[in-house]
Amino acid sequence: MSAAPAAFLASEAVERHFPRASLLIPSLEAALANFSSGAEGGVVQPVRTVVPVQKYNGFLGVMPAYSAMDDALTTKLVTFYEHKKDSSVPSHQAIVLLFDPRNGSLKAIMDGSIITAKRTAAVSAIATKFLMPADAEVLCILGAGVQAYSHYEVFIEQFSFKEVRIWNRTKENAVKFARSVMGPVQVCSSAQEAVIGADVIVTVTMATMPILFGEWLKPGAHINAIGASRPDWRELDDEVMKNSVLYVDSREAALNESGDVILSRAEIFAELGEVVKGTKPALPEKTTVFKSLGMAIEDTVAAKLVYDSWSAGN
Ligand SMILES: NC(=O)C1=CN([C@@H]2O[C@H](COP(=O)(O)OP(=O)(O)OC[C@H]3O[C@@H](n4cnc5c(N)ncnc54)[C@H](OP(=O)(O)O)[C@@H]3O)[C@@H](O)[C@H]2O)C=CC1
Ligand SMILES: O=C([O-])C1=[NH+]CCC1
Repeated sequence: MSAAPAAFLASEAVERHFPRASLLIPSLEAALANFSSGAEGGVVQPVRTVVPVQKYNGFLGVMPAYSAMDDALTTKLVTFYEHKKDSSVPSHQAIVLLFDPRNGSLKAIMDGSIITAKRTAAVSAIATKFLMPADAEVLCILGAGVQAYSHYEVFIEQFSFKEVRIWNRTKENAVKFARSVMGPVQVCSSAQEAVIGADVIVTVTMATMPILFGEWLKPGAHINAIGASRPDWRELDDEVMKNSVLYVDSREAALNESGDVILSRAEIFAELGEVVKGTKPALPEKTTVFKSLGMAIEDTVAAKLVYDSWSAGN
């Protein structure tokens, strides 16, 4: 008997079944802990394959993962290109394939862009919960693209900041951001102006050279470093990396993909999953960096949430 044809869930359907990033936080925390538990965690996730498309300054990422605990098998295909100002095409485009782990049948093909935006921000929120200073009041976002919006949305829901600042390479996009989100956002004319005095900093740019410098940092600040996912790209300077306690999503990925980690030679203190498990401490009183590369297992649990909601007829 042939398997039922795979479902196709476009972005509208994915949004309907995954309306808020915070819905994924419990599953993500379990997935991070399982990933950092080695074989007993039941997560199989090789370092992704990234195919450079040199002629067009683009990349294709192939991100498979299996979770025994979630009984879920997925692969995400994601392309990422430097965004052209007049382009209607987003810099990141993705599709997620969800398979039946029992027999390998394809169960669903779904938009991966919303999944990528929301799961990335949710993981940053998990890191921030553990690592931000106890008296955090000021949130600073460097960048005004897709990840800036998804991070803002979940951070405002999960935390109570007295002030939110944004800086962006193109100021008009920061102004557009401030005008379109709920709540007051101060548009800053330089990254330095946005960073000085900030307690939590989110770097969500496609910069390839540092945009955040250690000399600006308030001691005890927490940085979620989301961009610079190539071994020769930077968002953070050596001073940030050397003067902070460094947490990562995956040691293996960071040492293969993160220019901020590789080129600074900063020592990795822990994976976020180890903090969730309690086998490594959170040190919120220190200046901390969470270097996020993005993990396929995060897409797996997100796709499962969407598929389970869809198949339940919600
Ligand atoms: N860790 C993870 O799990 C994931 C990480 N990412 C990474 O997060 C980053 C942001 O992604 P996303 O929001 O989707 O991308 P977008 O294309 O939507 O936004 C890119 C942002 O980066 C800015 N930017 C581009 N080039 C530079 C530069 N040279 N210097 C400073 N700023 C620059 C853009 O500013 P402007 O308005 O001027 O163009 C814009 O604000 C990327 O590096 C992406 O690869 C993405 C998905 C998952
Ligand atoms: O995890 C992810 O999907 C990505 N990380 C960097 C580019 C896309």
